Amino acid sequence: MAEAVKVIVRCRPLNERETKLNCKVCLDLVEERGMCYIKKPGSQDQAPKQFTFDGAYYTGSTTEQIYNDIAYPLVEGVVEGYNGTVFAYGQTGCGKSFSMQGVDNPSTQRGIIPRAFQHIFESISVAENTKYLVHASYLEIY
Ligand SMILES: Nc1ncnc2c1ncn2[C@@H]1O[C@H](COP(=O)(O)OP(=O)(O)OP(=O)(O)O)[C@@H](O)[C@H]1O
Repeated sequence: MAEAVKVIVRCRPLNERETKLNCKVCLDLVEERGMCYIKKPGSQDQAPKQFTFDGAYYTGSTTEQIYNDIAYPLVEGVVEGYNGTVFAYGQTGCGKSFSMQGVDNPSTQRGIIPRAFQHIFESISVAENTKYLVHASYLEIY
């Protein structure tokens, strides 16, 4: 049986400010194994700290990919009457809004929220003999 809770990590590219400051990426991901390694910049002798997740998405990943892997099966369950939650957690500027609300262009980076809405309403539009009630609320915790 699939796990009830899945935790994935997404790494965003360095932004303009970080690039100008000559910041270095201190993270390595092995996407196919959900592994994440954090290395201390400049330290050769210290082994990187290692973490394992249900999914690991590096800087080139798209929200489309993440939606299909993680959110799609969850929303399918919701349409069948199960509860589901997608929760974005991380420090300021790490990419929560980018993943959840997303951007229209490129369309591969459209967010999880608009994708879920489209998915739900498309499923409802083709469902037969079932009446759905959709209730929406929005909460951002600071
Ligand atoms: N995967 C990504 N690829 C490209 N740009 C990204 C990615 N993730 C985030 N960014 C960019 O990084 C910046 C910060 O991202 P975002 O606003 O989503 O962070 P946040 O976690 O929601 O921050 P806050 O908690 O302060 O609201 C934005 O300019 C966003 O476009």
